[in-house]
Amino acid sequence: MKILIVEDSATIRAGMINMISKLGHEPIIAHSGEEALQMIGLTDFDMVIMDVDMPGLDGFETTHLMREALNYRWLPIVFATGNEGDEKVLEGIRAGGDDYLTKPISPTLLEAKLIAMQRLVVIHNELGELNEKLSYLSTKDELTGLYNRRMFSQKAEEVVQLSKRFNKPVSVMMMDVDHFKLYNDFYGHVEGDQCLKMVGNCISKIFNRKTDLFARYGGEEFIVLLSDSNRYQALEVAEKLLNELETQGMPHAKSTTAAHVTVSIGIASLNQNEEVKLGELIERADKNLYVAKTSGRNRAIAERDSSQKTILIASADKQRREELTVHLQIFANIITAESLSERLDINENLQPDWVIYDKSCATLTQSSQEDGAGYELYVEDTAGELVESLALSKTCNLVKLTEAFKRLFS
Ligand SMILES: Nc1nc2c(ncn2[C@@H]2O[C@H](COP(=O)(O)OP(=O)(O)OP(=O)(O)O)[C@@H](O)[C@H]2O)c(=O)[nH]1
Repeated sequence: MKILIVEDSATIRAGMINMISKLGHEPIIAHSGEEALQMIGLTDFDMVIMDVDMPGLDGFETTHLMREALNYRWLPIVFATGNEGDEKVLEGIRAGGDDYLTKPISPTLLEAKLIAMQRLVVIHNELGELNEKLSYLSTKDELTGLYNRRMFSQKAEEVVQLSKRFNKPVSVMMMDVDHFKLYNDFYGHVEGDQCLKMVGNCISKIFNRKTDLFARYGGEEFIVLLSDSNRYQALEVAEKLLNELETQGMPHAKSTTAAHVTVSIGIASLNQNEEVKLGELIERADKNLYVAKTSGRNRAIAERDSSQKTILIASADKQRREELTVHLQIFANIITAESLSERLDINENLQPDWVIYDKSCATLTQSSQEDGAGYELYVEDTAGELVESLALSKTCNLVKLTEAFKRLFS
């Protein structure tokens, strides 16, 4: 151990240096309490033997100040006292000392105290390392090495507050691995974990600004907070992540979305001068994640333009959904559903202004027809009232539908 001897008497100092060196330790010298305090942070030592009676700061005052200066770092301080009685010993321990030696110091007793103190130092250091590890583990997700949800929430709250104060935009992204249950079922849980790691790595790679904050939010869900980024900037970087996952090309044989592992992303942005709490922003991002999931997955959806109406297109026919989407997206925000149950689910959660559906997504009470020559489309409003019923030819003459929507929008 490196042992700091704080002692004003040259004779006692010389004796202690001699004894400590013989016991295999390294003595370091301070001639006064003031000098000892100045050495903190500049000179490394593991233990202190402190004289009590010194001119200037005495041993008790020095110990008190030393403990303050060392802050959370603990090291043993042993007083070297004259034979001044038990009261003095108690005063020393109260001042922050751990033990005492009586002058003249016996070499055997000194050796015993050094062994005991060294033992304490070892235990203390081990505890310190364990604490460090624990505090690391309490902030990180073990599997991906990203922050965990708790740490994210703590840090994100600060970022959102700062963004509000400096009137900067900030965006939250919620993302979720597509068809991950199927992935786990097909490849197994261990491979599932590898898949989550890969997604975590892509996130770390793409969101590489110092101010980007990201975490595993739970299960197969990840979250990102982008400082100083509006919905357009967030969408741009989200696209980069989707491309990166495509480049990685981790196979997902059971996905009906793509041949590789994909994610869906929902984005919500705090715009300048907007008074929104982090929790609300996350909720909004989550809603958009739901939209991303229900409108085809492997995509990023930012907050819809609230000045635009929303249309839900429900059909089991992929080509029909796509045709209608292309045709109607100039009028409105588009969401799609592939089945009746999905249609009803979205209806309840997102309440679109209109729902366009065909036979495959009609409720039992509605009669509908579909033959080789064409099909019937129905349009319902938010209240579930049928507002249009259109027979369209199979070759998809959508002019009728466009006209119908022009009427509805006017
Ligand atoms: N391997 C692994 N699987 C996990 C972990 N956490 C959650 N999961 C699994 O992730 C799956 C999530 O499934 P769902 O919520 O049904 O969603 P999904 O299959 O991804 O479907 P969509 O989100 O609709 O595309 C469940 O099967 C969970 O058991 C994990 O740490 N490791």
